[in-house]
Amino acid sequence: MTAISVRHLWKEYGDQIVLEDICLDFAPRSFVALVGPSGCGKTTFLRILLSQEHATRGEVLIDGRPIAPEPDADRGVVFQRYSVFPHLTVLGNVLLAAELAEAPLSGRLFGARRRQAEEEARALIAEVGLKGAEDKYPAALSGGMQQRLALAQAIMRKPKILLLDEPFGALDPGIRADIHVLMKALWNACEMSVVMVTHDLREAFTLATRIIAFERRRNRPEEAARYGATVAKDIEVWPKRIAGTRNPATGVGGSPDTPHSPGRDDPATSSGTGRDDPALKTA
Ligand SMILES: Nc1ncnc2c1ncn2[C@@H]1O[C@H](COP(=O)(O)OP(=O)(O)OP(=O)(O)O)[C@@H](O)[C@H]1O
Repeated sequence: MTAISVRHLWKEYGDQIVLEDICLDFAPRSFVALVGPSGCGKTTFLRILLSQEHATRGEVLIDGRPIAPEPDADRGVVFQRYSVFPHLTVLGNVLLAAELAEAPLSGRLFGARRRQAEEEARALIAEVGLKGAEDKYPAALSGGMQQRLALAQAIMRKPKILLLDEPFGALDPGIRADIHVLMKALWNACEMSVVMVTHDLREAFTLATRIIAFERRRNRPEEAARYGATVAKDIEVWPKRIAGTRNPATGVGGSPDTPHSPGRDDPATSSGTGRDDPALKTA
């Protein structure tokens, strides 16, 4: 259970203030969507949560402790594109995630542990709907399949926090709807909090438990570099979503103690081939 606390966070690049005094607390297992106009600092905020960037002032605490200064296996990330390695197969990509987490220097696992990791990778590949594509290279996958692979790769490392930077932004609406279903199922099934940057408010309301809007309130041109974005809106999505329980919208209630059971949001294990899987059909 991982809580994220952001305290009086400022980010400046030279004279430009990008983020101004951001204070936020994300509860364990939240699914937070970050929205806001282009250039307001959403990706910068996400990169700070990943430790690819560092705050100029203020701090980020994970479970009450200062965030690790470098990216680590506790934090997974999926970008809009290019999250996977093009020279590795689907299986190779997912397996590498386990190898890098467990053997960061050699990047290799051996013997029984490797066989076990391969089994886990194959199961995860099936769970994200890519069964049958294990030996394909990313170039032979559609955009939707590549993002499914990127999710599998990130989740293989069992991150406590999954960071998503417009991961579905380049997908067609139908394909996006399919992958939203998968994303919800993964969030329900995995012990992780999710922070997702999106430009799509509908997507934010479809997936998130909470929506944070960043905005530069004082947007006069002469002040453009002087004032950063602050939290303009903080919306809890209703009906309330709780990870690991059925969607209350289905009419079947749930509580954090209720074991996960398949529901409207949970076809990850049964999704199989879908609209975004043309490469499977030409296999
Ligand atoms: N490494 C950097 N050096 C200097 N300026 C940067 C750097 N990274 C980001 N910026 C600036 O910080 C501001 C915020 O950028 P960021 O990419 O975080 O915005 P965003 O809200 O994610 O935008 P978009 O929605 O268009 O992706 C921009 O003005 C950008 O030019």
